[in-house]
Amino acid sequence: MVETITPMQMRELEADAISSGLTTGRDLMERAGAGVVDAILAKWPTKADAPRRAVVLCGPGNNGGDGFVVARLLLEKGWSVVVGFYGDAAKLPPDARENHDRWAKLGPVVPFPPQDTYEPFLAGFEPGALLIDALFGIGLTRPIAVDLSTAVLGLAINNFANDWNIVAVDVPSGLDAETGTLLCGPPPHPGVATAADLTVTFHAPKTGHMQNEGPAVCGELVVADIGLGPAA
Ligand SMILES: NC(=O)C1=CN([C@@H]2O[C@H](COP(=O)(O)OP(=O)(O)OC[C@H]3O[C@@H](n4cnc5c(N)ncnc54)[C@H](OP(=O)(O)O)[C@@H]3O)[C@@H](O)[C@H]2O)[C@H](O)CC1
Ligand SMILES: [K+]
Repeated sequence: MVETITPMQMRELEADAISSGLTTGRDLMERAGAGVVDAILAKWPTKADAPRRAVVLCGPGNNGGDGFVVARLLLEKGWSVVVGFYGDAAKLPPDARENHDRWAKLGPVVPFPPQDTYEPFLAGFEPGALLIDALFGIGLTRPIAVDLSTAVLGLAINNFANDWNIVAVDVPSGLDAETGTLLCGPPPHPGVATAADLTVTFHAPKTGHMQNEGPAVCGELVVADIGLGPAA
């Protein structure tokens, strides 16, 4: 059984690997994005055969950065991809900013929650499309704003009928990656923004994936190797 690690331990592992020159934040992010795409194609082989459509929701930090990598890699595989961005490009951390800018040269970055219509996220989307949650990862520190989680749920519910699959990058947004509790605001805060079919985390499961609400909201948990050495 692979050991779980805390988000803090993960950050220490990443910082040590970067400071020792073993890798860079940029490479870790690229490998994280590639690990998410590999896990998607392994879980749904039919999506590998026929490129599909994906809505990637990117947040204001490095979890969002992973999402921009996923968007680019899926586009390179022939997928039709739109990014919904909850954040300010000027305030993104460097690696995430670099991947935001790389994506913005290839495809749309639409503000999320949508200003007036969901149309940019729904146009031409068919059953089996993917909703990829790269809003928040281990950096979630407080309840998700109600307007954001309501918009995510609105998008997801709006398309459950269309048999969309939901993929969480690192952590389903709203789940505390250490405790496995939902960082919920006061009612009617819907809690976790997305309950995933698949969660792809990096290097090792986090404590929050495996306890309290974690198992229920993560769906299938896949651990991707991002080059930090042997898993814990
Ligand atoms: N080298 C690396 O660190 C790698 C990280 N990976 C991925 O990065 C995330 C962790 O990234 P981080 O930027 O630390 O945090 P998040 O992206 O999870 O959170 C984004 C920022 O959001 C802010 N925040 C927190 N809670 C909320 C909230 N409820 N509403 C709005 N905004 C919120 C917070 O900033 P504040 O200053 O506002 O607190 C966060 O900074 C990790 O999960 C991985 O996906 C790579 O995979 C590997 C390399
Ligand atoms: K996420």
